[in-house]
Amino acid sequence: MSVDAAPSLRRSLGIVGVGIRREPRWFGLAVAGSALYGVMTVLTAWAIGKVTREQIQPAVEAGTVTAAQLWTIFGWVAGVVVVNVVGVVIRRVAAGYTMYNVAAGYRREVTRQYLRLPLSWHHRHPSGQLLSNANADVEATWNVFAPLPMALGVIIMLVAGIVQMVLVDPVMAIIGLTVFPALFLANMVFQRAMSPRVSRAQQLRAEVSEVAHESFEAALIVKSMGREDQEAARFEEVTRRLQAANVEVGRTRGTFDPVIESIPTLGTLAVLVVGAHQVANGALEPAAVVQVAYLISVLAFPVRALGWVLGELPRTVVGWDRVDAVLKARGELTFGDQELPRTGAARSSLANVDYSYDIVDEHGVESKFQAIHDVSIEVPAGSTVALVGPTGSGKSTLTNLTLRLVDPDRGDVTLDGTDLRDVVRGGVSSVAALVPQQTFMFDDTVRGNITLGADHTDDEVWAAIEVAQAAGFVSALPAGLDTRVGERGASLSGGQRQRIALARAIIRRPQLLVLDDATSAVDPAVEQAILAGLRRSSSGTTVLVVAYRMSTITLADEIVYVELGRVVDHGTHRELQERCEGYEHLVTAYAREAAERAAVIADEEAALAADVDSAEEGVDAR
Ligand SMILES: Nc1ncnc2c1ncn2[C@@H]1O[C@H](COP(=O)(O)OP(=O)(O)OP(=O)(O)O)[C@@H](O)[C@H]1O
Repeated sequence: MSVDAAPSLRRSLGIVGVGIRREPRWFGLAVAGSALYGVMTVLTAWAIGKVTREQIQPAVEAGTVTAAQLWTIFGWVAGVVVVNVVGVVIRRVAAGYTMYNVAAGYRREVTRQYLRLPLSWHHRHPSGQLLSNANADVEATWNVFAPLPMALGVIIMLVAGIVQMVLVDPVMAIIGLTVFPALFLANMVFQRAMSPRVSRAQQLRAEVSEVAHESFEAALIVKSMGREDQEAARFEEVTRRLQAANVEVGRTRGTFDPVIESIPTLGTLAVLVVGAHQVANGALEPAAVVQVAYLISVLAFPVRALGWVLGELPRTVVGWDRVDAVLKARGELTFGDQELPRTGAARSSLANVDYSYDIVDEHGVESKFQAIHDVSIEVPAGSTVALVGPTGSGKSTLTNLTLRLVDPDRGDVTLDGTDLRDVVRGGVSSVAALVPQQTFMFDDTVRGNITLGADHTDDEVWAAIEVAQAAGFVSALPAGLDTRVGERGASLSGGQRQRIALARAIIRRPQLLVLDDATSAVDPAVEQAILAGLRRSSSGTTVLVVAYRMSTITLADEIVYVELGRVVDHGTHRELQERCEGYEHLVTAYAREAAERAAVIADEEAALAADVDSAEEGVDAR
């Protein structure tokens, strides 16, 4: 939707109708409370007229007032005010329930939808936008429920008020009948003027939250690259646009407010002028003038609730469009009804698979980038297969396809012969586990991060930790398994996080374990121990590992070498070394890098030993 287009009233009311259908009872109660308030407000004017006529006027004429008269006045006024207050309380509480219940429901739906949508959808949507959808946009959509019940009550109040004015004095009623439509008209013009401005501000508010989120996420890069000023300037630019949009909203409101507020005051003045004239002529009693003047002044404020609703509607539409785009997002994975066998290592296979990413350029033009071309890979049950290839060759994409995090455009991906598209929801993740390149830690204990809330004994947790070569550092943590790891595992090193992530996968006893560069931050000796431990402990597991190190590669039964999204060759390390030039180049580079790293470590150890020797000599000399 264009930010400047004023959404139609009918469309906005349609969205409000969706919300009402979600919480009809609370909404009905809120409107009932509001109607009670409306009727009682009108009755307050009637009571004031009655009291003026029957108590105040006689008292003024007699020049004295009795206690009984005072109590009568108090009784009438207090009675209607108390009922009025009850109406206000009912309306406010029920409107709150309506608004928050509907918003909470949509928040849950949006986040559930995020989890349902495939990785391919998430690739195209920045997390700042997702945060804004689940939070600010949902709120913007349903904020209209705060003034809406009052606005509906106002309509009842207006009808009752005008009837009462006609009954009191038709001439006075004409003034009332001029004031309220004038107020309504002014509000309509106000809403027209506000609509595009409020829409724009809401759109920009979401943009600010997206930019802010991205800046905070990239804090480390921004600081380490000295880009604080540029990042601050980017944020300033979008906040300035929001500021300008908000000022524009304020300016419009500032222009209309005095006009709108002056209408009932002018109406009251007109009633007093005409009324005083009528009273002087003996055509009307003072009580009638008081009653109508009071009615106009007391009704003028609630009538503005209609304006608030009209003012909220543009935000409702903008918020709804953004939320609805998530809820209607296509690409949701469909599931079949096949169960996967739960015994022993799984056989994984990709047959003639193509996969393309959707790309959106800076002008919003969409295109496809084919990352995988006609790939077939067999991973026999119980084997360890290494995926090797230069950076960007499609290894991670292949692991995503193997676990059905995305579906292929063409070809089949199977586990134990079952096409993954035919497997029940949750079926693949119950037999297969992925340890991705970037490990994610929840702000929870070590135990919580490994079990992810599943029922596992401490012995099982420790067994998984042992295989992941994490027992040493976990037992050294202050509270062992109960140590909290901080947001995103901030209190752990990269290698420690990777080992916890490995233990998280191992404890599930997966029949297929996919490691996507999952040991890059642990040193090669530990990595070797982890992989050897996996092989020892898990004869029931097939391992597909994206490998960047000689130590990992040589542990594999078979190696699949990929380049530019195509399988170039597969076989044992020795076979590929002999016949595949690209593979030979790559592993030579890996081996050289490993040798250089080993030389650096040896140098450091030698320097350390020399330091220790000279320190000892120094001690001996003394
Ligand atoms: N979300 C995405 N949107 C568009 N293109 C993508 C996306 N993710 C990956 N690609 C592209 O697909 C190709 C394969 O990427 P992939 O991450 O699978 O490679 P990789 O071999 O795992 O790389 P690396 O070794 O660097 O992790 C690359 O050219 C990459 O630019």
